Parts: sequence; C-alpha cells; structure tokens
Amino acid sequence: MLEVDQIEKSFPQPDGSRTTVLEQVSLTVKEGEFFTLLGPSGCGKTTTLRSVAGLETPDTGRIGVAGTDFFNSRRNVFVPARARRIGMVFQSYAVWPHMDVHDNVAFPLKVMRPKLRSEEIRKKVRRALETVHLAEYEHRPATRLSGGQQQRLAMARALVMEPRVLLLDEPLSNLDALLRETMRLELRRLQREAGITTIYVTHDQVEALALSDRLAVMNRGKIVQVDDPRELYHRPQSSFVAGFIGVSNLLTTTAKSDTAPGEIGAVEWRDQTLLAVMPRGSRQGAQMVLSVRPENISVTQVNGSVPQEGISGQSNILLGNVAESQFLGNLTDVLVQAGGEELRVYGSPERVLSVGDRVSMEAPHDACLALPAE
Ligand SMILES: Nc1ncnc2c1ncn2[C@@H]1O[C@H](COP(=O)(O)OP(=O)(O)OP(=O)(O)O)[C@@H](O)[C@H]1O
Repeated sequence: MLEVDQIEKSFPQPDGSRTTVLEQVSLTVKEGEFFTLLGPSGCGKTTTLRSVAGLETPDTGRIGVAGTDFFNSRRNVFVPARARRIGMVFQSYAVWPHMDVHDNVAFPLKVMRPKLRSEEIRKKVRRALETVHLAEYEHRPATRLSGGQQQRLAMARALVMEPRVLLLDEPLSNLDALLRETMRLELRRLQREAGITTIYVTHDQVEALALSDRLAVMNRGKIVQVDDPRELYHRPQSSFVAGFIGVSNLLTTTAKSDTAPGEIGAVEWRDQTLLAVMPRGSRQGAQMVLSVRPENISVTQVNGSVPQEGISGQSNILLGNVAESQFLGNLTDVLVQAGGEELRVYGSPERVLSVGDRVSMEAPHDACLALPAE
C-alpha cells in the first residue's frame, strides 16, 4: 500500500559539511496495517515519517501510496503534503485553544477546496468524534479537556479528513504513565475500527511491541530489522536488536566451528564451551555475541553436589554467585556474577535467593542465540 524505496537524506551542518541521517531506507506497509518505526533518539524515525508526509524532501529514492508516486527523485516527482491525504498526529498534539471541540475537528474540512456544505461538515465531525468517543464533548472548549481527551481530539482531527494513511509521531509521550497505557489500548482499538493504514514512531519498545502488526527497528539512519513483534523479540538478527528490544544478556564469544545458519553450534566463552543457535555466515574463530533472555534462564541454589559447567543435555549450565536479588511480586529479578560478568535472571517469586548464594544457571540451547558481533 505504502512504499518507501531506498530513500536517503542528509542535512547541512554549520561547518558546511553534510550528515547523512537516512541511508537506503526501504519499507512496505500493507493496507490496514499498524506499522511502527522503533529506535533510539536521533536514529531517523521522524525524518522518515516527515518524508512520507511531504514535510521533508529526501535526496534520493521513491515514496508511493497505492501505486501513485508522492516522491520520486529519478522522475522528479514531489507531491506537496496537502495533496497526499495523509493524517498526522504529533507528540505536541496542539489542539487549537480558542476553538471548541467541534471547531477543532471541523477546521481541516473548512479549509478544503472545493468547499464542503456545512451539513456535510457537521456529519463528518460527528462521525469522527463518535469514533474517538468524544461526541458528548462537542461544544466544550478544547482547553477544558483532559490530556487523554485532547489526544483523542487530535486523532479525530486527523481522521476527519479520511486519510489514506495515518502518521503518529510519539503521540502518547506527553501523557502520564497510567493514561499512556489506557490510551495505548484505545489507540489500537481506534486504528483497528477505522481500518486505517498507520505508521507509528516511538522509542518505547513496550509501546511498539504492544501496538504493532509489524515493526522496523532503526539504528543510525538504517533499518536493521523488520518483523512482527514476536519474531523480533524471539529472533533478533543482531545484538543491537537483542539489546534494544526487551532485556538480554549479551556475552562476547568465539565460534568454535563453521555452522549452517539456524543450526546449533559451539561457541567459547571464558574457557567454557556453550551451544547456541548460529546465525548466517558463522565461521570458526568469528566473534559472536551470545544473547539469552533473563526469562529463559532458570536459577537454582547449589547445595551439596556442584553441577558441571558447560553443555549438559539440551542446556548450557553456568555457575555464579548472587550479586543482587529483588522480589518484584510476579518474579524475582536476580543479578548473578559469573566469569567476571553479571547475568540477569528472572527467578520464581517463591524462591528466596540472598546476595552471595552460590547458584547454577541453566538455559536451553535453543534459547541461546549467537549473533554477529557489531
Ligand atoms: N532540519 C535538520 N537539520 C539538521 N539536522 C537534522 C534536521 N532534522 C533532523 N536532523 C538530525 O537528523 C537525525 C535524525 O533525526 P530524527 O528527528 O529523524 O530522529 P528520531 O529518531 O526521530 O529521534 P527522536 O526520537 O529523538 O525524535 C538527528 O541527528 C537530528 O539531529
């Protein structure tokens, strides 16, 4: 539906040079899909979104919706923002304070050419306000709405134009934590009901996982992985993604043999041989980062006989000492000192572990991912 094909963008610097902020950014968003751009501050998410909106002109590449080019550097096409029929909601959703709710939503329709009949405007505003559950506030001054309601008003203002694509840039980040969570569910419901193709920008990985059909992780102006939330979480393709999405223990290791991608292979970590799922192009001697999630490690206090470290059956076993242990209600968050590094492990809430306890950690081989070192 929406295609971004190899866009590049650089900005001039005060010293006269240029910095590249987007490098070969390509993505395809399907009809009705909720697609998220996720990445650390400054990685190029907003520049990508603004390029789709027509507020920024890439240096090269192509952007199109449903087969129509909005931007094409080779054919010299640039469709201005107002002609793209794209709805936008930004972090500072800035409702117009001197207008009531109805007029805020009606405004984009009133400036449309050819002019709409006032009856038609009223009908469209009513429908948009019903979609965001604000119909009963139609005549209230916009400034007398709560933060969450103002957010929904901004959504109504974007939806009233019946846009082909909706762009949302950190629309929840001005809300407090509790409201943010409620609005997150609300936003997804709204998007699903309206069936509208959406691109969402955030640096909050929880928000991204919760909302998205698929997401693109960006780093330093490049898209590093595009997948659905489960795949991204369980099968990160780089240590950057493993570290950015959720919590991962990342250990620097060396491949002990050539292994086909997706197969279990051996790596060496501090004199221990461990087994892990290997990535593409893992050659003997290559540096690899072994990534393992805290919830995939089970931790047991060592009493009496000490288990052997290394490979055991279907698991890797390491020994260590508890450096910190915090009871969090549904789990115990444990830091274990092992081989000069600290590993994070989520233990059962019933198991009481104290600082200094000798423990063994066990992780199944298929939950240990070897990733290319960056
Ligand atoms: N008009 C501009 N002139 C110069 N540099 C710019 C301009 N706009 C953005 N940049 C730079 O481009 C890079 C990418 O910015 P962008 O706003 O796209 O990042 P982002 O991922 O959305 O970050 P954030 O989450 O902080 O909003 C940053 O280094 C930023 O400083």
